[in-house]
Amino acid sequence: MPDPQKPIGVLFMAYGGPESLDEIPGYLSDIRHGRPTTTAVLDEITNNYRQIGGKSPIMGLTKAQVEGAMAQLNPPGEPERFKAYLGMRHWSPWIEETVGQMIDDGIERAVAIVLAPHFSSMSIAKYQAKIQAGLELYRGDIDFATVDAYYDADLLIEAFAARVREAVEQFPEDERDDVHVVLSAHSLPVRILREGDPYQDQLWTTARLIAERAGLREDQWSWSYQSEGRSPEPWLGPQLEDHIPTLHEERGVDKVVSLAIGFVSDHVEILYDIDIEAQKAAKAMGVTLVRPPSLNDDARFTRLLAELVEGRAAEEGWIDSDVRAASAGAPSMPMPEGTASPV
Ligand SMILES: C=CC1=C(C)c2cc3[nH]c(cc4nc(cc5[nH]c(cc1n2)c(C)c5CCC(=O)O)C(CCC(=O)O)=C4C)c(C)c3C=C
Ligand SMILES: [Fe+2]
Ligand SMILES: [Fe+2]
Repeated sequence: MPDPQKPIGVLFMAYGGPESLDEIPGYLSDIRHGRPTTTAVLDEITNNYRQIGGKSPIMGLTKAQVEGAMAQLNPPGEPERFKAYLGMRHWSPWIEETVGQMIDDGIERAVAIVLAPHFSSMSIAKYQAKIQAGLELYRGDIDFATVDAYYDADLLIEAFAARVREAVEQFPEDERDDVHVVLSAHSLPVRILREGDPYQDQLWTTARLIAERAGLREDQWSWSYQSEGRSPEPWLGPQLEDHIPTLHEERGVDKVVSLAIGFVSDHVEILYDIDIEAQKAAKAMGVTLVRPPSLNDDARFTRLLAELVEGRAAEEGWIDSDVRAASAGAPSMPMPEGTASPV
């Protein structure tokens, strides 16, 4: 029987990123499962990181998110109910090693949550597999309860919709009706659709809920993927840097708000792929592009993380709480015309 006096572990997981340019080859090798990276791709990616300050900000931002959530999970002056841990999928602190640390600390029950709201066999499932690998490697027996997705959670939608509103308000009042909002997420290989992966349906549900909450007209927003991988197979599209010129040429759009909704913190796929690459494509067409900050340590988002953890622990009967995660699956919703991806 687990000891109810012991704190419940909370394993926060994120993608991870290099802390310096020297770390990029090792980081890429992990992402690419040890497949060699050509010098041209290594140089290109190193140059991208150089342009955003020589390192990924993901570690600092993730720590701030964890602190925000933990402040709610362990109110000051009360006994420690939860103990926080942080593990990264592609860089240190590695998820497997963090699980080893949890075993050493005597954690018996834990909630695991990925700092990404949408489930895919190519993302969340891989983080979860690393937990199992850590338990096997360090021979532990922690009872893990996972939060699998929270793409339609009310606080997530509200936090993203607030970002949209703030960005639209950066345009003069008499121009705001003409602003077009592009919501995007990391592309994945097209084959995931044939495999029945829920990723795209979940993304589209999040997008539609945000658009509704932000009060956007049907013709005032559209969907795009971004940051497709460098591999020969087809990836989901359209890509952001192609989509913006298309919006301009076909619909006369010249004011764009670009918000990534598959990520919850700023990192290279936003700071380079949107702020530099997509911004360049926009400027070349005379399009003004505004990119609001990612959720980062937004109080609504950290509150959501805490509520999801509490809700999951309550579901397991580990704590008494009437807090329940608002992540139950909503029906998938149709997208505005002309935004469907090829299957
Ligand atoms: C939903 C899935 C993915 C998310 C979210 C994601 C975030 C993310 N990716 C990088 C940096 C790189 N990713 C790269 C390749 C790559 N990424 C995903 C999926 C997600 N990434 C896949 C499936 C792949 C292909 C892996 C393979 O086997 O080749 C790469 C490598 C170079 C490339 O292919 O472009 C980089 C670099 C960051 C920084 C990030 C968010 C934190
Ligand atoms: Fe990636
Ligand atoms: Fe990527």
